[in-house]
Amino acid sequence: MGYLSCKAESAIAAVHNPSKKSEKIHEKNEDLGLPINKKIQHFDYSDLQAATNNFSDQKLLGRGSHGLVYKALLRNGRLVAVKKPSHQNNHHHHSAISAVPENEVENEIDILSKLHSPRLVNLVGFTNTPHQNRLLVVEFMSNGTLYDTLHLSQQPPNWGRRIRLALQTAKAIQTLHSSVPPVIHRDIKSANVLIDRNFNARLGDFGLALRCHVDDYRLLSTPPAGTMGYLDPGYVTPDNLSTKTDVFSFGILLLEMISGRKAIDVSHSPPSIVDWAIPLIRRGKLLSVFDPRIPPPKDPIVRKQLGIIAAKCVRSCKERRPSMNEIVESLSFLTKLVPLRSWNGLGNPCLMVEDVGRPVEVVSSRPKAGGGVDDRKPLSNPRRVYSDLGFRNNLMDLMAGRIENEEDDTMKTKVHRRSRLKNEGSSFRSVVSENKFERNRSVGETSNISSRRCYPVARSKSYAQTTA
Ligand SMILES: Nc1ncnc2c1ncn2[C@@H]1O[C@H](COP(=O)(O)OP(=O)(O)OP(=O)(O)O)[C@@H](O)[C@H]1O
Repeated sequence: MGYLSCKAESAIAAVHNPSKKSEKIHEKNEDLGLPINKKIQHFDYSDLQAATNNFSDQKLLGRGSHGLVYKALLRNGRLVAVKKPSHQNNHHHHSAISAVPENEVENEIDILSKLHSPRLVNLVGFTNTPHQNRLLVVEFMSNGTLYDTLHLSQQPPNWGRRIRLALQTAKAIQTLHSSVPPVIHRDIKSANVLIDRNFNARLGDFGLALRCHVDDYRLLSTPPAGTMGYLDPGYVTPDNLSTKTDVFSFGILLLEMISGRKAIDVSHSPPSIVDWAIPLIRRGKLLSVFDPRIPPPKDPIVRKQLGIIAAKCVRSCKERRPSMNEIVESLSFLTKLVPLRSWNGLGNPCLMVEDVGRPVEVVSSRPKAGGGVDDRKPLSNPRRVYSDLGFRNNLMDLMAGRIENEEDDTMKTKVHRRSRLKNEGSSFRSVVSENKFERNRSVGETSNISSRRCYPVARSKSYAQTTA
């Protein structure tokens, strides 16, 4: 797969007394995005075992669809994150859906070994163990995820910070789309945007990413996948995939940043952020969309432009969505209009008069930066779905039978999809309901059922068959 490699010993065993000076240079280069050591290191399993205190709970950073993520201190003094696939997930992969990437860790290594950017959570290395047990080592991000920052932090970030985080995320996606051949991430969401020690956004989790060779067999045979609530409703067959699929998900992320609302939240009606926000933006009721916990941006141009960019990204016609280059340009312009100020810095939460009756998110304290998992923080963020069904973003509405406004384009599509759901979606539906139960039980939270992966079996098989 074309990895650069070096010997394990040179990678981790040689430095017993880390020099503070070289560590500083290392960190400085990292901040500047300079190539520190682009060589992908090969680790011994036992070294990572030691570096994570035998994968102890105290070192657990979080849990994803593929497995667990641990904080590790290498012998050279460098902090990294180690991704350990769980066997349970591997089992799901094989039994539930044949065309899901068999090993996301392998895919992530394949994609990241050819990329390096200050906007990405870059690859450090991996273990020499057999593929199914391979551990992935990536840069450690000490300030959690954008999801945590938006939904769990006691003090939500101010507009200067939000726009910069949005711009940095957009730049990360731009980097992927402009590489040759382009890389499509397929899982853009706030839980996959990590915040580094300088409070900059970095895009991570390349388990689903695909490199776009035209006519590539793999591309054309990989069924749609992503996270419910963020997934482009037009991405229903493998050949619908394009860079504009990521643009759609980025639009959802931007709406999340603007509103402070989760991509899907069943405590609201409609639960889908796009179905709630876009009609309001279209009707010019912008202030109703802005996060009620902080005052909206003072400058009306900023308010309007943020709404417009998000609305353009989630257009149903992918050709009419902007490119990431255009989005980066627009957001760069906005950063000039909004002062950065401090990270949170806006004092008390504030409810706007225009924001009628929307409950402010319940907040808990920020997760400890890498020092184990805060009990109050649910381990699960919005989880991926592997599906070929195109109605995911409206799924919750459909299940609840809430189709309220049929004048709108998107709503018409929804009605059409509702009949498809009746005929085709039973396995998908049942998995979702089960997961709702599971999540409520495990994290005691009822407001977001999008947080588990779903495995719709029947239809994905047909894709695998037709494209094989
Ligand atoms: N490089 C990292 N540095 C610090 N923490 C990390 C890092 N990568 C992941 N984490 C933590 O581990 C959690 C799980 O990450 P992971 O990428 O496995 O799953 P996810 O993106 O939350 O879910 P999914 O796999 O379903 O997309 C994250 O939410 C984050 O809290």
